[in-house]
Amino acid sequence: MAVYTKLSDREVASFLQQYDLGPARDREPLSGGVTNSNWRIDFTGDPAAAVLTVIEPETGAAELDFVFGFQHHMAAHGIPLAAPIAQKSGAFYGQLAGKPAVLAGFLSGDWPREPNVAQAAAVGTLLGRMHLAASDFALRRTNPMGLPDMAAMVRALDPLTIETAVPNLAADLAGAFRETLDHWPQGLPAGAVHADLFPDNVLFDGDRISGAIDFYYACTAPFAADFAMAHAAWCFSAGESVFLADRSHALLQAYEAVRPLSPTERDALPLLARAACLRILATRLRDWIAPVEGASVTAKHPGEFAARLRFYSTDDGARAFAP
Ligand SMILES: Nc1ncnc2c1ncn2[C@@H]1O[C@H](COP(=O)(O)OP(=O)(O)O)[C@@H](O)[C@H]1O
Ligand SMILES: N[C@@H](CCOP(=O)(O)O)C(=O)O
Repeated sequence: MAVYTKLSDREVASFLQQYDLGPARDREPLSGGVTNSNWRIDFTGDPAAAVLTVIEPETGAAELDFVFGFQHHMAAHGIPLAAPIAQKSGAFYGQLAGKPAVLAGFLSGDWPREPNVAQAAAVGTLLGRMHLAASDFALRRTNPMGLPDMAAMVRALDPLTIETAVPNLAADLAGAFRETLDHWPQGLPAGAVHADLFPDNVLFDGDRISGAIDFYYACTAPFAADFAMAHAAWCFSAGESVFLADRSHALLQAYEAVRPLSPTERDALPLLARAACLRILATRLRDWIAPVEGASVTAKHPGEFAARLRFYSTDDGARAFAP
């Protein structure tokens, strides 16, 4: 579970008074996730349940306007997601314990621990539709997890602790960051993207998506980089990180049925996938090596993404994106 901020019942009750929802019947911390603090709140009326999120990384008002504006824009285009519930004032967030706090609809279903091919295809379609829908969303946000910042995050870690967390990784990391930064493709089609569409951020009822969650890393970035992040997240077995060609094929085909990739985007995908692995490696290494004291959180192991980074440097990795 991830809970960094401890809340009293009194604080939550007073926060909920800003909504037209009546009092809470129950509050349970939600397991999963490593970034924010989340609780399920049960009500006696309608809706029966909602998710309360306290946003933990420092996020300015303009960035929050981007995140909630993006979610509403996507919902208006028929993208299934957990929409933020408006307060009586019309605002989409308030403050709890001095941090931005949001109430969102509770989605049915669960996230897939080992996605099947139909679920990978459903995510490909979802991502293609999100990228098309982004074309008329005007707000912009700089990527809060940009590669130069991720490189600095890793540089701040002791190489010996990296070696203990993931053997044989530390020596490759600096070169991998340099290579992706030096060859970062310019001029790719870009717009507002989710940027963190992992299996644990998409809830399913069977093979049908009930909704996407966790839009807090959404930003303006190349669509191909967002596709590459989803590829790195969905196309490997959990734990062992063995590449799964059938999932990859399903994701790519379904995406391209909605939004075909240009040859330039396709050529960039191996490098963008390595960059995606480096972004995930950076925060997972930081959270593994220096966990936040007093927090209830199950850190995600960085080793999975070291394996995926290596895969995208091989010929098989390049072939994964062939038409
Ligand atoms: N709107 C929602 N409906 C149902 N479950 C949710 C919802 N939002 C979050 N969850 C559950 O809480 C977990 C953690 O939420 P998440 O947004 O991924 O946290 P974090 O921001 O820390 O990544 C998810 O894996 C999911 O199981
Ligand atoms: N999805 C990434 C980074 C953030 O994790 P999240 O639990 O906040 O989505 C990862 O898996 O490391």
